[in-house]
Amino acid sequence: RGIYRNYLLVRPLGLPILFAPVDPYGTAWQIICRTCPFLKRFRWARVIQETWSWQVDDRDHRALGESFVVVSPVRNLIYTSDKVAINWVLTKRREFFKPDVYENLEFFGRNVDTVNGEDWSRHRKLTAPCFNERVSGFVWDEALRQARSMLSHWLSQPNGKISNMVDDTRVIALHVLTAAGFGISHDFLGGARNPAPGHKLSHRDALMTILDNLITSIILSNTKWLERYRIVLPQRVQHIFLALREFSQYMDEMLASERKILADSQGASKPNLITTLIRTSDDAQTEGIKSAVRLTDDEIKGNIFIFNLAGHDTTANTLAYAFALLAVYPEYQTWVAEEIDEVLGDQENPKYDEAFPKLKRVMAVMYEILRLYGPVPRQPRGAIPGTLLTITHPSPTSSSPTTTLPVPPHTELSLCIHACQTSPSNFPHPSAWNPKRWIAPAASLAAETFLPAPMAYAPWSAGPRICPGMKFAQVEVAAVLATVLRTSTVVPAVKGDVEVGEEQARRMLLAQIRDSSADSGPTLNLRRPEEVCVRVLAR
Ligand code: HEM
Repeated sequence: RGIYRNYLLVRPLGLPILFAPVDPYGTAWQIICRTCPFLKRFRWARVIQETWSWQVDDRDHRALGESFVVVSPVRNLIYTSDKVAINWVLTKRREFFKPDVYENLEFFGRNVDTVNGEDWSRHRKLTAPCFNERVSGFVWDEALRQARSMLSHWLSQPNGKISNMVDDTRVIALHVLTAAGFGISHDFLGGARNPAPGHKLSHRDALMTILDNLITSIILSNTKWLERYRIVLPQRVQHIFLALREFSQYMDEMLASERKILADSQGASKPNLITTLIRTSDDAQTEGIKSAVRLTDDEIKGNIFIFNLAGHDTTANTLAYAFALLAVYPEYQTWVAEEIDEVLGDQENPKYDEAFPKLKRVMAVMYEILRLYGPVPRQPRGAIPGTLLTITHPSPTSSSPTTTLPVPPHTELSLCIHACQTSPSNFPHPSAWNPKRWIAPAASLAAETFLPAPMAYAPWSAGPRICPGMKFAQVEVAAVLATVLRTSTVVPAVKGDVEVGEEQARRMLLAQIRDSSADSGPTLNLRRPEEVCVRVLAR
């Protein structure tokens, strides 16, 4: 369209403007930013690049304003870290919708994360029962079981040194998802790591290959014809094609097996995400309800995949950050262990409804991780041209602290959740990792209260499209942390045979945590997970 014509569209908004010579969502920029790291010095480049903007917290917003516009040759983007604007947008799902870029996640079928309008209402309604309290109970039990096995495996390591901690948290997240979500229970040390009969790859390897190569997987799933020439393709590409095929086959098998169990037990089987999806959809079909209120098999597969995608790395990374950060900050580890001792005592198998609500300090650890290391630092949104957007911006003609602007054509939004969560106007001493900020102290541990999350806190998003897996993830993280910290402590360590002093190990671990990246997939990750090392000691 041209940068000047785009500029004319947003000039009347009166917001600060930055010019970017490239489309922030274009392939060219994705290549340029990876090959030219020096561009980070330029504000326009920092603002449009996910990892660079995460690294500077809200500093560019402090310099330019909470809301500003980036004008590029292809589109305009309003970047906002303003809590009023973010909440305004997230509560209006029809006017501010998920942009086309989400369609890339439809390679196994349309799903609740990617669709808009009436389609979204249908998907959300039919997937909502997958996240009820019964499922939370299964999540808790399975997470305890997995965490106990992981811990005994950790404690059996020479010197308690865990050099594949991130891998292990990914296994836990996958096993909890397959058990509570899909009714398939695995042992921590085997299970989804081994290929099932008739498969070349294990469920875990197929999923990990797709998640670790998400962008290539998206490209390949749009160019399936290429697979016919796989003999001449590079090994890596062949492997990704194999993973896509294998994962699809795993989902077909899960569907077939759940349908059989449902038929044999006449609907009396243990509910899980898949049975719930099948049951609600098949019930609607047998009752002759038109397709508008049920999901097709492709849509069921699309949703199963999105649960894997949205529910796996998010939770696994939160657990990995938790162990690493608690090792770096032993004072908070002692603080949280005090609560675990009081709530769990010597119970190895505490009950979900008795223990989970009392683990307030554990929840504070999780909330504070997601404030600084939330997996989704920014959320993109499209807007119907002319839609009104309310932002905190004093208008020259009124005394109100907010102003309402019509969104111009060819203009999208980027909701800068991380910048909002690291702004000193929303959180005192925002760059300090301090879980205590979430707890109101009291005379006794039991009387402590968890402070309500302020409007500026939205790691699970907000409004009607808030993450449906929020409770699922909270329950899982609480069960795993409580199990490990009840009997053990986690301290910083260095990979291999190298031994360094405690302070140096701590500094190195903190540097690895800070070296996080949002470039390779949809979520913020530790950039070098293989380097992250902790020691687990029985206490
Ligand atoms: C720490 C854990 C998690 C975090 C921080 C998180 C965060 C988020 C965020 C920010 C969104 C909104 C994305 C957007 O609109 O662009 C989202 C959506 C979603 N999440 Fe999560 N998530 C977590 C765990 C889970 C789990 C465990 C599941 C499922 C098992 C899950 C399933 C979903 C789904 C299906 C959506 C799309 C909802 C819709 O658009 O209506 N998430 N999540």
